[in-house]
Amino acid sequence: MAPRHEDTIYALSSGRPPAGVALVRISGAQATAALAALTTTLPPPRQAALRTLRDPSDSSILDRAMVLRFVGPASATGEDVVELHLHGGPAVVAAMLRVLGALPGLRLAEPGEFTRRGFDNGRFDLSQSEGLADLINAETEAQRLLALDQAGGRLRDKVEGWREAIIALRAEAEAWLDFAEAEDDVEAGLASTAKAVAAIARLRADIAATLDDAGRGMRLRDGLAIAVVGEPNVGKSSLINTLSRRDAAIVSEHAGTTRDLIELPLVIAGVGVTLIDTAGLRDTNDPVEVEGIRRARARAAQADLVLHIAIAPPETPLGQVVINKIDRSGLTAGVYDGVIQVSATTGAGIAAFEVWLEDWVRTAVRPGEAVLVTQLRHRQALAAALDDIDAAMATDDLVLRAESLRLASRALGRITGTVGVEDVLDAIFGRFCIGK
Ligand SMILES: Nc1nc2c(c(=O)[nH]1)N(C=O)[C@@H](CNc1ccc(C(=O)N[C@@H](CCC(=O)O)C(=O)O)cc1)CN2
Ligand SMILES: Nc1nc2c(ncn2[C@@H]2O[C@H](COP(=O)(O)OP(=O)(O)OP(=O)(O)O)[C@@H](O)[C@H]2O)c(=O)[nH]1
Repeated sequence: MAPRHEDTIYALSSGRPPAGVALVRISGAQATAALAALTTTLPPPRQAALRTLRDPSDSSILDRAMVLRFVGPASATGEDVVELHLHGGPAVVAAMLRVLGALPGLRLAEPGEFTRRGFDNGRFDLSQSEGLADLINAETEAQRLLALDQAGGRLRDKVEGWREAIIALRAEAEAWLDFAEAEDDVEAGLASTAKAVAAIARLRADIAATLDDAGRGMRLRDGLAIAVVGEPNVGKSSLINTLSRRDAAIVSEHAGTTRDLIELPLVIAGVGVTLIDTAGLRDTNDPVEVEGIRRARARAAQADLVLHIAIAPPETPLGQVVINKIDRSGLTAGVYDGVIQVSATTGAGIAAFEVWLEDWVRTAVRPGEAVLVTQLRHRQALAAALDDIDAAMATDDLVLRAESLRLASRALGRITGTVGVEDVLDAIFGRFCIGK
């Protein structure tokens, strides 16, 4: 049951002032009254208008600004919404927020509260809300496109389709249960069972295929990890520096700069990639170095790609071999027999190395049919639904089957937020900033 929202909320929805324009949004039953308190004539709904905005307590001018109002439910939150497009100065915004806070029934919004209201009012489902959060946090093209898809309701449509099909199958199982009890018609019951099992199997295959592709979706959203390993002094750091100078478009938010592990975020082919510079792998008794090497091996084991840097072909390659310092060995720059040959110092072979990396990223995220699942929460719900569907298929007992199908539809309902999601709502909407 969606909660009713008593308070009217307001917040700065645009970035931190000073800025060219600052957008203050107001949402709730008192939104229009708040605008009426600030200006003499209300513009018609959904029409931008220039107005002088005054402090109602003393009629002093706050700003001369563009204002816009929406009448619920045709608004981003489903409630009445007012937008004040102010001059983006810190004092202008501060004065407006102070005046709004003094109006009856208005309070400052909490993080994600505008979006939460849109969700509560049925403007969009939970997966779309998560898509909006991803859109706001998107830093790479891959992330932006995935988030747009999800905010647009692609995952919701797919999951809702499955859920409706499961609910129909369950209703059928229950109907047959009643019928079989009344008529004792075993033949008809068996025929129906065979048809239902075939339908469930088709549904299962569709969900399983989506789940199979979830790994790719999660890599696109969360980015790829590339571990750079090799003996000390082969030029790992030099190569990472050379690669990052071209592409280091994103400022690192990773706290990964541990003693011997440096993480460097890059964008390659529109996908976020973290290069992990690891401690040199060699036999040592120094406990700090031993720990560094342990971490390097652990991280390399989890990475999507290991680049093994060496100055001569290693006896036991740990991953993709990159021969560095070819300016000394006289090897030819480029990719030969699958081995990348470069010089970080002269730059020879670096362009070919970068082309190789781009190809690898494109292959790792495999273009093709657009992905649906990009988040662990969704992946887990789909896996749970599959387990329930398997249980439904494994039994001839219509009571057990109906119950397993009920559990499967509930698992899917967690993705869209139709059932049992109170525990995740705060975590999801808390990810937003104030004003969203
Ligand atoms: N100025 C401004 N720009 C913004 C937002 C905003 O809140 N304000 N948004 C904040 O997220 C996004 C747009 N979100 C919105 C979603 C729905 C409606 C809306 O009025 N929907 C009505 C009418 C639809 C129509 O005319 O086609 C509806 O769906 O009934 C408005 C904004 C991005 N740009
Ligand atoms: N001649 C030549 N020297 C290089 C090349 N790449 C790196 N070096 C030099 O090799 C030395 C080691 O480079 P680093 O990048 O620190 O090597 P590393 O593998 O990160 O070393 P550790 O951090 O000890 O594991 C430095 O003096 C670099 O200038 C290269 O392509 N050619």
